This record gives sequence, structure tokens and C-alpha cells, in this order.
Amino acid sequence: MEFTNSPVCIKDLEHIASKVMHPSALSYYNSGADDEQTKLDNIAAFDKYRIHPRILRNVTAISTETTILGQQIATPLGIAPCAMHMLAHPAGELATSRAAAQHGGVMILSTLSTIALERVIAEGNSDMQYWMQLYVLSDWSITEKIVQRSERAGFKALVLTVDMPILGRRRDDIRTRFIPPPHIHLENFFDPESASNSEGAAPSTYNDVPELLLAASVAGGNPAVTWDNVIPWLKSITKLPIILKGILTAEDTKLAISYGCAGVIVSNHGGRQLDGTLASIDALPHVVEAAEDKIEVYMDGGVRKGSDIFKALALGARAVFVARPVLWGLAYDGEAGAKQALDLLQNELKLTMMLSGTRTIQEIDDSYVLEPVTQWIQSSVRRQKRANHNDIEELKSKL
Ligand SMILES: Cc1cc2nc3c(=O)[nH]c(=O)nc-3n(C[C@H](O)[C@H](O)[C@H](O)COP(=O)(O)O)c2cc1C
Ligand SMILES: CCCCCCC(=O)C(=O)O
Repeated sequence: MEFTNSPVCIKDLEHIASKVMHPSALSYYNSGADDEQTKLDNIAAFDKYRIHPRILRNVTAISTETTILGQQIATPLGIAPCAMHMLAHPAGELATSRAAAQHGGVMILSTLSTIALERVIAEGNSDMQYWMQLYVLSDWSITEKIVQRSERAGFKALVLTVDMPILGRRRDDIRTRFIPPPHIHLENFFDPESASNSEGAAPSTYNDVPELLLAASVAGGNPAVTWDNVIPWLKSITKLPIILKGILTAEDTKLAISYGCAGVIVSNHGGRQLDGTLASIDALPHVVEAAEDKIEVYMDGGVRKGSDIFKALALGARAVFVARPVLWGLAYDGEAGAKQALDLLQNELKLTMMLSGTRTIQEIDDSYVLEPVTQWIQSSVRRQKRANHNDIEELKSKL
């Protein structure tokens, strides 16, 4: 039997990346906090949810189109914000952005990108959206400048990362003494206006703070940020919708609604911050229930297969984001590799939809997924309220 050498699943890309990446960059990408319990559980937890497929429906035409924040996109699969794509490939976020543009969906750009935000978004098209991720730096005026630039450049939303009052303890990064290598730059910290003042000059960093100090200010976190100081402030400086990334509880979901946020991303930062939280997929139903359809709910963490995306959509996520799979693809083969990561997931999603009898994203609801036994009673009460499986006419109307 002949075997192909090209990757046929995300696990293959992970394996290839582990061979081609520089060891300290690889450990920065792959590391989780402390014992990595949450990082591993993000992946393992998907297995507890089983698909409840329906048969004998015409599945010749499958559409993954959906809307997000009221705008049409080609797929509910997006790219989570990740620092420093140039650690994986010299074309960095430009390559990722080109891959995302061929694919549709949403790309969330990290504040810590190694290509300036204006250049990244220039690669896009109308099948997709770009959102800008924010850290509140210790000098808030720099975050404000990045917000203004993002708005001018055409980003459609701001994603405030709220799970990093301080950096999680990633043991492998401590062991490798990871710091960004000198050949890459955190381009969003350079003021484009400083270059236009004198011809031929390279831009300088905001307020002339050295780049490494700015990176350290992000890595140091911002423990003084609160609901009351950050959200009203952000709303006063931007018209863009605000999405909170790093929500894991019903309580914080309700607060996000009351503070006027447009959405939340259920996330534990890929298990890189607080170790020991719920896996994202386990936290998702709590957040969805608390959101009461008042705001959009998205998720990331541990998504490695199309069936994972399907399960998250069935549990109420409006879109699902991936980080490491795209970085591994980028390390494997730049733009083509990042696209391959997205294509693998997108094709697997379509396959899952066909095999489970769902033709559109809108059809995928919680009747297509069986939750773990520990959540069974809760979910069966919920389902009983909605579905009357004895009503054959109703079942027929849904064929
Ligand atoms: C190498 C790396 C860098 C990351 N950088 C950021 C970042 O700059 N901002 C942010 O909000 N989240 C960041 N994250 C977290 C991701 O956005 C996301 O929450 C998480 O990694 C999703 O899990 P997955 O990697 O299993 O797909 C980063 C994750 C990784 C792996
Ligand atoms: C070298 C600074 C890393 C800051 C945090 C970026 C991030 O969110 C992550 O690595 O996770």
C-alpha cells in the first residue's frame, strides 16, 4: 500500500511542526501553564460529547455560510489571535492573512503581531472579517493608538483579552528562557506617523519606549484592569463592537451583557493562563445559557477536527477559533500550510455535516450532540422543553 507524505489531519501538521521549528519557538507555541491539565483537557473534553446524527436527508448541497456581528462570512471557523507568527515563518501574519482570505471566516490579529495591522488587513476580502485583539498596556495611551489605527484600517471589532492580569507560568518557556528573537519586531508598537515626519526614516516605537519593554509590559499583564475602568474607557474611544476573550463563567457573561459588550469568546487561552479551569467546550454551554441570545458567543481551545467545530456549534457557539493548528501549518509551509490547516478543518466540518444530516450552519443545534453523563439531566430537561419527539408531523416538517 502506498502512503502519502502530505498531512491528512491537524495531528500530522503538529508532528511536522515539531520537526521543523526552532525548539524554543516550538515550546513557546505548544506550552501550557503549570501541569498543562487545562491545555490537555481542552482537546480530551471534546471526546465526551457524542454526535446524534440524522439520516436520509438530501445532503448534496452543504453551506457553511453564516453571519457574525450581522455580516455574512463564508465559514464559522476563524483564526484566534496569536503573538508572533514570524516565529513560524518569515512571511508571518501576511501569510496567515492570505490563507484566511482564500478561506473566509474571521481572522483575529494579535496586538503582538510581527506585521503591522494595516498590512495584514490589506490582504482581506468581503468573504471575511478582521478583528483586532487588544491588551491594555501599562501605558493605556498606546493601546488607544492601536484602537484608532485598527478602526481606520477597517477592523470590524475589538477583542479585549481579559484572562491575563498576569502571564501564566509556562514551565517550558522558563526552561528555554524564551524571549522573542531580535530579527522579529512587534510592528504595532511602532508609530507609523513618526516615519512620515521625516522622509526615509524608519518608524519609532510609541513614546520611544524600547520594544522589549513594551513586550515586557504585555507579558507582565495588567492586574489593575477592571470592568469599571476598562470597558467604559474603550467605549469612549471607539465605535467598534467590543468582544471579551477569556470568559468561562455564566457570571462574567451576564456582566459582559450589562457592560454593553457585543460578544464573548469562551476561552482559557489554550490552557496557557490559569491551569485547572474547565475545558472550553465544557464551559461553553454555561456561557451560552447565560447569554440568552443577547450577545454572540464564540469559543476557542483544543479544536483539532471538523467534528470538534460541529460539536461547539451544536452547543451554541456562533463561531469557533483555532490557534496552534494554524501556527503549525504556517511552520510547515507558510501561506500554503496555514491554508492547509484551515482547509483540513473546513472539509472535516463539511463531512461531519453531511454525515449527520445537517445542510446549513443554522440547522446545527443541540439536538445533534449528546452531552456527557454528568450534564445529562440538565440537558435532557432543556431538550424536553423544546422537542416533542412523539410528534411525527413536527419531525417531518424538519426533514
Ligand atoms: C503561541 C500562542 C500565542 C498566543 N498569543 C495570544 C495573543 O497574543 N493574544 C491572545 O488573546 N491570545 C493569544 N493566544 C491564545 C489563543 O488566542 C487561543 O485562546 C488559544 O491558543 C486557543 O487554543 P488552541 O491553541 O488549542 O487552538 C496565544 C496562543 C498561542 C498558542
Ligand atoms: C513574549 C510575550 C508574550 C505575551 C503573551 C502573548 C500570549 O498571549 C501568549 O503567549 O499566550
